[in-house]
Amino acid sequence: MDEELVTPYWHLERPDGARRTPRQLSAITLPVLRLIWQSGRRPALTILVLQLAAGAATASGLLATARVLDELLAAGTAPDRLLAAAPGLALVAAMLALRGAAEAAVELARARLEPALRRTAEERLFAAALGVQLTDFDDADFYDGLHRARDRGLFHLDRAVGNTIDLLGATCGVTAAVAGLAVLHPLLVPLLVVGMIPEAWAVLKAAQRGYAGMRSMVTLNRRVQLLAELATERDPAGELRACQAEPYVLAEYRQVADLLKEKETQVGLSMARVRTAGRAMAGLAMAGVLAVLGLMLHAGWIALAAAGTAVIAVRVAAAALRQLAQAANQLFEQSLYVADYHDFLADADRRKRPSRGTAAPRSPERITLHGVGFTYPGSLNPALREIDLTIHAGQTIALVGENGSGKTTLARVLAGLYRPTSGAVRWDGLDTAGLDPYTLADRVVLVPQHPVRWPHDARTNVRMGRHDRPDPGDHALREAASLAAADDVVAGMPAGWRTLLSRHFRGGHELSAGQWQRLAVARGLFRDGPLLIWDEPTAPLDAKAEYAVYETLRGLAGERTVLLITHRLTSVRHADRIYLLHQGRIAEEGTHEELLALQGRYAELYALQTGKPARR
Ligand SMILES: Nc1ncnc2c1ncn2[C@@H]1O[C@H](COP(=O)(O)OP(=O)(O)OP(=O)(O)O)[C@@H](O)[C@H]1O
Repeated sequence: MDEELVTPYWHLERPDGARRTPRQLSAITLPVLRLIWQSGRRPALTILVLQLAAGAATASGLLATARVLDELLAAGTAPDRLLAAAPGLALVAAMLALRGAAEAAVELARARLEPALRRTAEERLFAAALGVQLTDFDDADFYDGLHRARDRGLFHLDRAVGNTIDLLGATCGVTAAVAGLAVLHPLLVPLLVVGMIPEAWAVLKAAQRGYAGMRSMVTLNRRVQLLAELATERDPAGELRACQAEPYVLAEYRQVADLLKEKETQVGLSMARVRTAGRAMAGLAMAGVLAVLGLMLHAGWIALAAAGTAVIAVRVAAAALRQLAQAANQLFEQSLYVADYHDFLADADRRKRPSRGTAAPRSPERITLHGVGFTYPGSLNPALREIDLTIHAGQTIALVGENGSGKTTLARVLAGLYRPTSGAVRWDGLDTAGLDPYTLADRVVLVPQHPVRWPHDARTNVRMGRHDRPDPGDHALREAASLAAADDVVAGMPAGWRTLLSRHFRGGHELSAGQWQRLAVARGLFRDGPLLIWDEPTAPLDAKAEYAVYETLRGLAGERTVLLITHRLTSVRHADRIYLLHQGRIAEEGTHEELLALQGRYAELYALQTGKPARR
């Protein structure tokens, strides 16, 4: 186990083995700034102007302070000096007020900008994920990238925005202090820069250590996340208890969490040491700056008032620098995740489904597969090999075969969800590779083996089959429900069609597996289309519901082309043609009677299921 945690099989390193290194601050902030700009130009511009105004107020305030000190330290009586300093004092107060107001206004603009940015970033991610091909979800690298972008990229992007704004504000603050010092005496600027070096060194060093530590903990964090899902999600909760696996999960958590705790402590301590050293050196540097100031004063290079203001300016600069350091530090830490987000968008863009091509025939007369093969991404063995078959409009075709023989894969290839990796699928002679995938999908109804349980009401669950289908009075909805024996299910729900079907929300209602399946069948019937693909539609149904579904399917014979996948061979007796798949190939084909007469695998499976000897 320990070894597995060091190099576990599920640790998805980048395939090329490339490791990220901390990026330049500009490389981190520029994409974030671009996103800020695209999410809300007005609040972005407002923030920029306000930060500049706050910086200008700081610089002006410093110069006004120098004037005040000058007047206060001049010869004359105290009331006279105070009177002379009054306009300067008023200016200092005004600049302080202006800076405060600008900072408060930045907060307001941020309150507008941050939700807008979150929305933009999320929409881009969702649109990118929805725009790729189905096979991309079978590609471990893509899937991992998507989850990193969704779970951590978005989260850290949100924080990176706040830090980028803080960084901008702090940069304006430091620049203002430096500008103020340059006006007071040009020599003060290099003095301040030298004084800042220890703090800057500590920031970079701590960020590097934090970054390296974070990288080494990615695997452990991922493992904890998986365990958290096992321990807290509803789906595994039942089986976990039935298997009495609670102690196993906790023991595994402790093992991983102890390692993580150790590593986190090591990294935290190492960063704290660097920061402490940085702070100590910064204190010494500050003492050095003050000493040099004293010497300059002693040598008469600088007036007392200017020296006093320089001390204030150095303190202002140090405070701004600390803020800058903190923001930069966090940005370095967030850079990996923000880069993950942007990398995912770029990857998804490359994988985008083409949206052009010839429109698919509205109702294909003939679907043919020529030497079709399909291999899942990253898989060594093809799931389908050399498949040749022809389906004519109105036929009912059945796919049968053992688990893993390739039935679902073939159904997905036929539905246009997977592109064959060899051979071709043709609709009325047109290669589907050249057809517009959206019009192709429009002609297909797919009731999958594990239908989606939409966390919506029952009506939406059925209407989702074709959400934009006009259905005044819900006539088609009710008809589909009745044909799928789902009307009984709806009648038994507390709020009928309006019942929310999700226990994740208060007032939500849960259905049994068979009840969900009936809704899924109704969804397929509501969708309607010339090619119906049913992948094990009746597996969780009771005998009555199964009978109703098969009656409905028989009723559709002739009007629609039906492809039926099932393990219940008694249900496929009426099919026009049956294909038995074995290890991705068509092993036998024919009508029920022809296949029984063949005395091969089909006949054997049929005999096993019916308990009758394999004879005609
Ligand atoms: N997403 C995937 N990635 C990689 N390999 C897959 C994936 N899905 C299925 N396979 C492999 O492809 C082969 C065919 O699987 P498929 O799901 O098509 O079989 P099936 O006949 O529908 O099985 P079942 O009767 O159990 O539903 C199997 O060997 C399986 O391991």
